[in-house]
Amino acid sequence: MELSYQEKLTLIKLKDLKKVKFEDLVKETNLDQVAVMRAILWLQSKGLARLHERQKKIVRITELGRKYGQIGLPEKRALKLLVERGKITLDDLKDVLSEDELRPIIGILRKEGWANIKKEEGALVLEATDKAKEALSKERPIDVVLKLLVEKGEVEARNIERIIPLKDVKSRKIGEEDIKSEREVEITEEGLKLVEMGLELKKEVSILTPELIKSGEWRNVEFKRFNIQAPVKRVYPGKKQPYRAFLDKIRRKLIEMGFIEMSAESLIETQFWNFDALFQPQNHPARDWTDTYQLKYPKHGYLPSEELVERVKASHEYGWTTGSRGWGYKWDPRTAMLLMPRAHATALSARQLGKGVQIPGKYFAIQRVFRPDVLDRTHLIEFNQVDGFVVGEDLTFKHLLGILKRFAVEIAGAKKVKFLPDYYPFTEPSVQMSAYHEELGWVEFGGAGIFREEMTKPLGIDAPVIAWGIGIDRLAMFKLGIDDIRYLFSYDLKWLREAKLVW
Ligand SMILES: N[C@@H](Cc1ccccc1)C(=O)O
Repeated sequence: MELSYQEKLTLIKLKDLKKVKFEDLVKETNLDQVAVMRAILWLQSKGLARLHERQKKIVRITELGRKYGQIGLPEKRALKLLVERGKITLDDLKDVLSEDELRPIIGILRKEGWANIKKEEGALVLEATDKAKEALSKERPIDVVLKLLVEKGEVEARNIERIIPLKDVKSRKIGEEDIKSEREVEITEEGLKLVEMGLELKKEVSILTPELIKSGEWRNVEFKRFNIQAPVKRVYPGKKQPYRAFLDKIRRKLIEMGFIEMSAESLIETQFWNFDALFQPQNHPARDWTDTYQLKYPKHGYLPSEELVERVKASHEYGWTTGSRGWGYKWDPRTAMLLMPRAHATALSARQLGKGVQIPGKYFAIQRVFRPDVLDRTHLIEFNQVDGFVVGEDLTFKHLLGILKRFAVEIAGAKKVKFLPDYYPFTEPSVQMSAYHEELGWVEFGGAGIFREEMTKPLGIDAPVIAWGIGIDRLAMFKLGIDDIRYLFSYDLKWLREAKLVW
């Protein structure tokens, strides 16, 4: 059994003392109270010692008791004067008694049989009896108790009651009652055995110093074990904002998976890249699948190369060479030039496709996007999307579902994922993903699909492109274990300090 230095010392002392008051044990060990108590509790939990706690009634001397200890009880003082003079008046007693003490004195003296009380010329006169003379050298029970209290300060009530009833002590106001707990420590059989087998009491050290090494003293000491489970003060070192850390880790994970990051220079986008390049018709209800903000100033931005714009226009108006009939309306470049805060990160995928991509290739972007909405615990008006696409000759819809599921489970830690058919103007087929959150139930966290040819072909891509856009904030909720999306941007220091660092 492993025992600390303190425990060993306490146990060794207990072996001789067997059963001892806690205070005495403290004295014996020469350790401080707290250390001894801790050692006893440990020894007790190991079955080596027992701690008994007993409540006992005590009587403690009062101020008045101490005073009487010095000058004597009032009746004793009166007695002395009475015996000295043989006969006294009540007035004479004023020399030795206070006002308060004077009042009950006649009753007491009479009760004790120390004085005969007479009336002489209209005044009360006290005459000493024979008993009074003897009483001077005798101790009454109350005198014994007073002496005991003076001597000890506090006496167990039991011991007083053997001499006089407690109520007498209280009515004379020389002592007051109190409850005190007494602790006794006892060694157990097992404890005894252990000590008898021999305990090596080595000095215990918690730090190995150069001195210990040089002197060789380290050989004679015992190294205190660290209790790594002991509660300690929490420290909050500086660290990344939890949500930032989460996003950074996603970026890293995607890069590790071989994705190439698409970066954006600005949060502002032309409608061309946000909508037109994605085959979303102008002035068509399809544009409303998401509400968007508009820039007041500047209102317009630039379009890409004329050639590309021409192809997009043709795709919208009649389907260009894709075999589609297009939307059948007149496409307006001025509308496409309107500026807006980017409404989805898919705009970056369109830009990337327009710039050219490796085939096969995998791309992603983590992008802040903006959409008017009513703020609540699952909706923000600006949020982050992780968009991406994979381009390759033989990609199918199944590949897409596989990738998405992996994202939801691995990146977000969602336990269950569900896919539902959906509609996006730029994908066919389209799918919507939901993941299960303990508190929120099913939470929709993104859309995906295969980009339509009417979109990819004008951008110069012939191979199939599977694409997705994930509302990463909602996934962060899963990971960070929060049920209100607004907390991602909270200033709540407690949360910032204690949020788990996820991965
Ligand atoms: N951009 C869509 C998601 C999406 C991306 C790519 C393909 C299909 C859907 C959105 O914001 O919800």
